[in-house]
Amino acid sequence: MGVATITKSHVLVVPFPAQGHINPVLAFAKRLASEGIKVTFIITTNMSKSAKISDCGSITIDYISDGSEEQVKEPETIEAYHKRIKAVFSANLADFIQSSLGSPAKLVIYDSLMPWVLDVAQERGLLGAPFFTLSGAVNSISYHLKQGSLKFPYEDSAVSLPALPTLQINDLPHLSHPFMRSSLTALKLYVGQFLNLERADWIFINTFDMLEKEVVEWMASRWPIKTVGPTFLLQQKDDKFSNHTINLFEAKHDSYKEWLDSREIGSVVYVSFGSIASPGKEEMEEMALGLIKSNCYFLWVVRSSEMDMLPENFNPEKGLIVEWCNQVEVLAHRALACFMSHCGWNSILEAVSYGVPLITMPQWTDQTTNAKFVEDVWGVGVGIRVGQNGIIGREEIAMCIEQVVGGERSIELKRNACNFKKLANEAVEYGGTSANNIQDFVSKLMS
Ligand SMILES: O=c1ccn([C@@H]2O[C@H](COP(=O)(O)OP(=O)(O)O[C@H]3O[C@H](CO)[C@@H](O)[C@H](O)[C@H]3O)[C@@H](O)[C@H]2O)c(=O)[nH]1
Repeated sequence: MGVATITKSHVLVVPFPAQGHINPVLAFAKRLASEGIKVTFIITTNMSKSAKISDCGSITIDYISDGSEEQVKEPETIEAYHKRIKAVFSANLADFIQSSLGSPAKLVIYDSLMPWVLDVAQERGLLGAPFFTLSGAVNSISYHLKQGSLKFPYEDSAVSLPALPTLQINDLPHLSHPFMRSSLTALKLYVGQFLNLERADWIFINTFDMLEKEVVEWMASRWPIKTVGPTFLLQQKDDKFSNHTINLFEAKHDSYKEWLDSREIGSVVYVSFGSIASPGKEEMEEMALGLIKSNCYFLWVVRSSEMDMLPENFNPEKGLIVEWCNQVEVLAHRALACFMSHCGWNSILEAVSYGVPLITMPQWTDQTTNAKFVEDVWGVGVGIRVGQNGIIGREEIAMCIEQVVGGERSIELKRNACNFKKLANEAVEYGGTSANNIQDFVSKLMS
C-alpha cells in the first residue's frame, strides 16, 4: 500500500496540442502528481474527440475549447491557427481559472510556444512557468534571434554564439517549410517564447545538464531555468512504458512486438519521422529502396497519411511497416541496432536515453540543429547527405545504415550513445540534476 500524500498545491498544465509537445510535459506532470501535487492537465475539447487517453494516473484531465468546433472546413494556416487559439483558448482558460475557485490553482505550467498563457495566469494572480520542449541549444538560438544578435534570414555562412559550437547555416533551425508556409511564422513562434520570459516564475526545459552543459549554464546565468529531462524517463520506475498516454495516433496492433522479439540483438533499423513531418513521395521511395538495399531488418512507422507515398506493392521481406507504435518500448528493445530519425527533440532524447545510435534525416525547424549535435557534438550518429538533385538517395541511405550497423564507426557511436544513456538515467535518478531540480521546485511550490 502506498503512503498517502497530502495535496498542498494545485497546478494547471497546458500543453500545446501536438504529440511531440504533449508527451514531455505529460510525463513531467505525472511526476509532479506523484510528489503530491494536484495536477489538472488541460487539453482542447477538439483534441479530446480524437485522442486515445489512457492511464494518466492521478492526474485530472480537463477540456477547454480552442474554437476548432466552429472552425470552417478549409485548412487554416499555422499563423491563423495560433492567432485563433490565442484569442479563444486564452479567454476560455481565464473562465476556467475563474470557475475553479473551490480548488484554486497556484501555478500554470504551459508550453513555451503559447507565451500568452503567462498573461492569463498572472492577471488572475497565479504563478506561471513555461515548459520548453526543444533543446537548450535551440532555445538559446531563438533567444539570439529575438535579441537580434542572430539575424534572420541568416546572413553569415557560419555563426558563433555564446556556449554553442560554431554553427554553419545548415545547422541552424530551418525555418522555411511548406507546413509553415512562411518562415516568418516559425520565426515569430520561436522569438515569441522570449517576449515575456523575464516575468516567468520558473522555466522548465526538457533536457539534462550533462547533455547540454555549457548552454544550460549560460541560460541558467540569465533565467531561473530548471532542466527536468529527459522527462519520459521520470516515470519509468513504476510505470515502465506507459509514458505517452494521450495519443493522437494509434498503434493498430501489437504484432510488431512479436516481430521484434524474433529478431537478433542489434539487428533492426527503426525508422520514424515523428508526428508532423512527412518526407515527400520521392524521398519516401528512396528510403524504401535504401532500406531494402541495406539488407537489414527494419521497422518503419509510416503514418496513414503517408501510406500512399510508398512505392506501389511495397512488401519488403525484411521490413515491417506500422502506422504507429510505442516508440519508447521499441527503442528499449534489445533487437534495435539504430534509429533513422527526423530528429524531433523527443526522439533524440528517447534514443540517447536507451543508448541507440542515430541516422539523422532532419526535415525542418529545430531538427537541423539537433542533427548537428547528434553527429558532431555528441558523436552518437551519422547524417544522411542530400544528393545533388536535392533528394536523399537510396545509395546514401544504405551506406549510412552500413556505417552504423557493424561498420567502422559503429563501435564508437554505440559507446558514445551508451555513455549518454548512463548520464540521462543518472540525471533523473535520486540525487541527479533533473531530479534535484524537480525536488527544489516542488518544495518551493509547497511551502
Ligand atoms: O510511432 C511512433 C512515433 C512517435 N512516437 C512518439 O511521438 C513523439 C514524437 O516527438 P518528436 O520526436 O519530438 O517529433 P515530432 O512529433 O515531430 O515533434 C515536434 O515537436 C518536437 C518538440 O517540440 C520538435 O522537436 C519537433 O521538431 C516537432 O516536429 C515521441 O515522444 C515518440 O516517442 C510514438 O510514440 N510512436
